[in-house]
Amino acid sequence: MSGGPYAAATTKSDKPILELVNVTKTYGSREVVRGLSLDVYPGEVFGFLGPNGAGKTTTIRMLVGLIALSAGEIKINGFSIRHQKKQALKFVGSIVENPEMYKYMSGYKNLLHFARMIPGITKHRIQEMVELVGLEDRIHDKVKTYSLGMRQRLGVAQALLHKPSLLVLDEPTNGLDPAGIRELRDYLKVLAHVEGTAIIVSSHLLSEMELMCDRAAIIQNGALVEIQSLAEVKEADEVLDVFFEVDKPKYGAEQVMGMSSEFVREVHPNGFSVKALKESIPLITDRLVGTGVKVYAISKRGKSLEDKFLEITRRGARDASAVARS
Ligand SMILES: Nc1ncnc2c1ncn2[C@@H]1O[C@H](COP(=O)(O)OP(=O)(O)OP(=O)(O)O)[C@@H](O)[C@H]1O
Repeated sequence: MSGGPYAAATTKSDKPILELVNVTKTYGSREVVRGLSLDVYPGEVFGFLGPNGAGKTTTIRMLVGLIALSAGEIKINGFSIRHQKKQALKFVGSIVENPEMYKYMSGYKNLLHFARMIPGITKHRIQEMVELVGLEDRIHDKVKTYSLGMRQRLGVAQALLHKPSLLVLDEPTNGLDPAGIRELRDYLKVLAHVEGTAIIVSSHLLSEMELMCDRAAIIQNGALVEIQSLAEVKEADEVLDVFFEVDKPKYGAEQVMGMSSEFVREVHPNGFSVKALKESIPLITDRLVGTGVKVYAISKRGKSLEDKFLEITRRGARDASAVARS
């Protein structure tokens, strides 16, 4: 994984594996997905992030061919889901509804049974997938003895048997414990960043998307609000906006300016604010203490990603209601 975990997503030289152009879904007079356009590239984990009812599942069901589009176009590897559905779906593996598993059969027999329905799947391929999802030790045990996380992993192994270029998972961490979520996250990243598979996951939890995805589309009321590169946000967050509450603000600020004039932003009657890399904060603190400045408090300012998400979705809701009124 040279170039860090986000290298695959930042070098988007390939053509998109998935293209959504103006995708719309209407139920009666109600548009539940409204003109959604976005591209997903090989080797990235892409999130659909939005509150309950935003339209994530509906979008996913359209892109795996379970329901028809009302308008717009979806292309998978260049094939239209409307006009070349069979060819398009050859490139897709998915767990949208709960994967159908025979509980009284072993995980291996389930995979074997499924593989018989797809031409050209070898036992070697089955073994490869079992290893990829880390089920070697338990694959010959009955599925009814598996934890939810293990069933989820077996589902992923099944979805990957035919080597799809695009893996689609609707709310994959639902019902998993923290260890299961972590495992799932780790092997999805390997799958995307090492094997080059494009992966779409949906969730209403930002914290989860932040850890799992390279990019996420924020969806509100069926419409795209923003596509956020989560790698960029994390890097940007490493530069912190910090307020030092001190007894001698002007003197303290001068000491810090001696370290780097770019650090100090504003001086206030009770302290001063700095903008600096996280690693510089202890150095600044040492300097202040070393020059006899009393530090009463150090507080981080600026918005967390959670705040940004809430702000974006609230703004999205306001914009949507403004459109509805006009
Ligand atoms: N078959 C249907 N008929 C009418 N309305 C529907 C139908 N399916 C979904 N909807 C509506 O479309 C909207 C979007 O639903 P969807 O399930 O796609 O949201 P979601 O973002 O996946 O939410 P959640 O996180 O709760 O699963 C909801 O208001 C839902 O009630």
